[in-house]
Amino acid sequence: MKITHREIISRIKKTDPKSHKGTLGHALIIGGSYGKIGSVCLSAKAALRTGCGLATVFLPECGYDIIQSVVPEAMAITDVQHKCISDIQFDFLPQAIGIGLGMGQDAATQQALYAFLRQSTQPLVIDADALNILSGHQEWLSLVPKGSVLTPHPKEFERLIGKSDSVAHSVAQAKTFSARHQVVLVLKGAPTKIVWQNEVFENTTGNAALATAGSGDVLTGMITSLIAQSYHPLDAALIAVYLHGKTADLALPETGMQAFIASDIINYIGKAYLSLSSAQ
Ligand SMILES: NC(=O)C1=CN([C@@H]2O[C@H](COP(=O)(O)OP(=O)(O)OC[C@H]3O[C@@H](n4cnc5c(N)ncnc54)[C@H](OP(=O)(O)O)[C@@H]3O)[C@@H](O)[C@H]2O)[C@@H](O)CC1
Ligand SMILES: Nc1ncnc2c1ncn2[C@@H]1O[C@H](COP(=O)(O)OP(=O)(O)O)[C@@H](O)[C@H]1O
Ligand SMILES: [Mg+2]
Repeated sequence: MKITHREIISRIKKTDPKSHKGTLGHALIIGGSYGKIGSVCLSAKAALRTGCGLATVFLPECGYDIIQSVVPEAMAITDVQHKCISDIQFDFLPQAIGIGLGMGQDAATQQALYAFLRQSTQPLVIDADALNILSGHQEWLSLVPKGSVLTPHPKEFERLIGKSDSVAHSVAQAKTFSARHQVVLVLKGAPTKIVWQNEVFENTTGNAALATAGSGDVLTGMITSLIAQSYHPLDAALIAVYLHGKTADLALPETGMQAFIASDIINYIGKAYLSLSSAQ
């Protein structure tokens, strides 16, 4: 099924005029490592622009000043380690958690992910290095909470599932994986496909302007934000992928293809939302 304007309109919820930041969901983004703090900055900002009430980032200590100055709207909790995540601890209950971006694969980070998964019960959004670590420890996949959203790009998908001979083969592999682990797979690409058990959804927005560093980190923040706002993980994935692509379609005549960067996706999320209420 195609992910169309009409399909997204039917899944989107109106914001209650009486809502406040405490009722719109608290998103937690876990990731970052020395030299890759930008990933979580982009993701947290994207989460807030997608509408959750609160966002917190858990990151290594070296990222504290950076996130506080780049995204002052987000709160920050730091790991005991300076350069990488080694022990994931927080003392509040987020409505959604995105994990893995810019996180690296240090041995301590791998153990921290294992300990985190062992005590996780709510659906997660799992991206980048969290996917890469799971690829190397397939036995940990049973710890991934049901209903989680996994967002591999083609290389991450290959690491997780193995090589496929064709697009049809990789979709078949994704269906089997989704059914076995009860997870939503967002197969990022051009176009992005979303697989939930036996269903396959194909996005209709986006263009090559999205082929830029941090584009996926932004998407992870958007999906996490929508789950925090009580969307079903499948709906969160469909809406986020559609809006993410729409930002690039709307921006193209204004920014041009080459100059478009991941921060522009964030800057156009508002216009992408507004385009949902205009007739198309
Ligand atoms: N500012 C920051 O802090 C940023 C931090 N980031 C963080 O960096 C970490 C590493 O993430 P990463 O994705 O760059 O590395 P990696 O998993 O080795 O994949 C690269 C290889 O995959 C392939 N490939 C990718 N897309 C493809 C496609 N559409 N279609 C086909 N192939 C595709 C392609 O392989 P090739 O074709 O070259 O064989 C490419 O060389 C991670 O933690 C991430 O969150 C980044 O988000 C950037 C901004
Ligand atoms: N040519 C393209 N057309 C449409 N979307 C694209 C294209 N290239 C990349 N994208 C999108 O950009 C994002 C890239 O994600 P990812 O590779 O994880 O980036 P990063 O890790 O740098 O944040 C995905 O959502 C993907 O679908
Ligand atoms: Mg990525």
